[in-house]
Order: sequence, then C-alpha cells, then structure tokens
Amino acid sequence: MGVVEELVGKAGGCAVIDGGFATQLEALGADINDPLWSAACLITRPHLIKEVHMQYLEAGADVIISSSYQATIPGFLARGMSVDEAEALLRTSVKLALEARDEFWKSALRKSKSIYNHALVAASIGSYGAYLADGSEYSGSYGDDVTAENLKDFHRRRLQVLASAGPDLIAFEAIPNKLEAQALVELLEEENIQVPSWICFSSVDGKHLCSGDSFSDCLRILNASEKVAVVGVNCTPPQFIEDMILEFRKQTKKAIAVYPNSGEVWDGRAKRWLPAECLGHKSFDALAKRWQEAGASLIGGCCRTTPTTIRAVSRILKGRTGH
Ligand code: MET
Ligand SMILES: [Zn+2]
Repeated sequence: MGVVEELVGKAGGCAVIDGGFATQLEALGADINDPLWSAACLITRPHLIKEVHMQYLEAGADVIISSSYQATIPGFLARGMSVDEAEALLRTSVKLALEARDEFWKSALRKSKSIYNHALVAASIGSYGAYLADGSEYSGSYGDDVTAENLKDFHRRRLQVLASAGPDLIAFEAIPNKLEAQALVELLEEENIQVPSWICFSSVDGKHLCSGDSFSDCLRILNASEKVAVVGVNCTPPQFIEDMILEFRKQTKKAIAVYPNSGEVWDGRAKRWLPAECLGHKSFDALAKRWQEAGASLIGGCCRTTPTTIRAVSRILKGRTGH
C-alpha cells in the first residue's frame, strides 16, 4: 500500500492537509513581498518556517507542505547565490518540515490527543508561472514560445534536489495549464522519481484550469502515470470545489486532494488580496464536510486559510473531540 492510502486509512477516510503557508508566515511577521515570496524566509528566517509547520501540525494537519513553492534555483541565483547554496536551501525547506514533523510526533501534546497521525511531508513545487511572478501563475498563459521541453528544463533540477531530500511526497501546486501537466508527468518518468507525487490544478471559474484548458484532458494525462498518486485542486475559490470533486470522480480513480483558498481573490498586478465574495472562515469547515462526502480523500486550505481554519476542518472531518 502506498503512503497516501495508508495515511488516509489511518485518518478515518479523509486526511487533513495544512493551510496557507505564506499566509501564516506573514501572520507571524515575515515579509513575503519579495520575488521569492515565502521562500525568502529560507534565507532570512528559517525558524519561522518551522514554527508555521508546528502550528499546522498542532491544528491537526496530517500532511504538511514544505516552503519551496516559490523557491527556485534561478530565483536564488538572482539573489547572488551559488548553485550549491541554492540547492542547499531547497533541501533545507524539506529538512525544516521533517524536523517539525518529528519533533511534533515526540511531543507531549501529540501523545495526549488521539486526533493526530504521523504526518507526511510533501515537498512543494510551484508552477513556472509562480517563478515568473508576472500573473501567469493565475492566467496560465506562458506565451506560444514556451514548450514542454522548456518547462521540463525549468523543473528538472529542483525536482531532483527535493526528491532526494527525503520527503514523503512531491506536491506540484496550482498548475495552471495542460502543457505544464504534460511536462511534469514526462519529467517524473524521465527522471524516474520514486517519491509519489500529487499534481493539483488551480482554477478561477471551477470549470477549467486557469488557462481555460479542460480538466478531463489533464486528468487523462495524469491517469496514465503511475508516478502520480494524487490529483486535485488547490488555491481555487471554495464555492467551486464540491462540483469539481464530483467531476473528477467521474474521470479518475486516483485519490483526490482539495485545498482551496479562502475565496478572496489575488490581484497579481496590484499584488494584493481582494475581499471574498461570499465565504468566511466560518463556513469553510462545513464545506469541507461536503467535500469529504463528495469523495475527496485529502482536504486542507491554501492561501488566506490559517491554523484556525485547519483546526476546524480537522475537528469536523475526524469527528473526534480533543482539540
Ligand atoms: N503551499 C503554498 C502556500 O501555501 C501554495 C501557494 S498557492 C499560490 O504558500
Ligand atoms: Zn494558494
């Protein structure tokens, strides 16, 4: 049995993913207004990264996602670092999450409550658009000149370094178009990556990827790969998620992960969050219950969700007291 199935089983049918990483880092005082976004803290404030992981573990997360979403080798080189230093920082992102997981597992708090499972560490990999930080992360438009080969070259070394740092999973997050999904699946095969992966898409309308590409085309590509253990959706408005799970269920047998954002909308040009149209944290956990019933096996939150959100999600999904 794979690590994901084992965890989902132990968690009673639905495991809890952590919440917004950059969001919580910022709440703890980090400045993430930086081309490297939350990954800048790998250089300046690694102890805060570990603190965020700890807070999500305490909240009941069964999977924690590393701080490498926007950590890229070219991004670190642009900071004047060497390739060796850049690769060391990528490994540090996994190490900090593993350390937090192991320390939490030994802690008295964990031992005093039955809601906790031995958490998995997923090494985060953001899209090419997240690295560009030009809004294409949410438009999925890389231009006609960008090929699958270019995308593979962009992702190759970071993937190798993160996979060798000892994570339980690789989490490709907020993938905005089909070309990148195809490139990632090919790359996992070419590099023969042994760590199971999840590939999650982002959507702004609940019906297509950010680029407008169809989910069924993408799921067909992911279904064909044994390297992909989990498929899903993240950083997408919560009101779309239930229908998306029902649609995904028709088109894949793989485990489904959903970790939407809070419903607030990121204005990529102005670099700020616009208010949510409908949902606050209060209803997120009630929705999470519906996502579980619709067939999601892993549920958490993305941008603008916090440990408070995840505590409520864990409580409602695990149906156990003790928080
Ligand atoms: N894991 C990343 C984070 O929570 C995902 C960001 S999606 C834009 O910060
Ligand atoms: Zn997000």
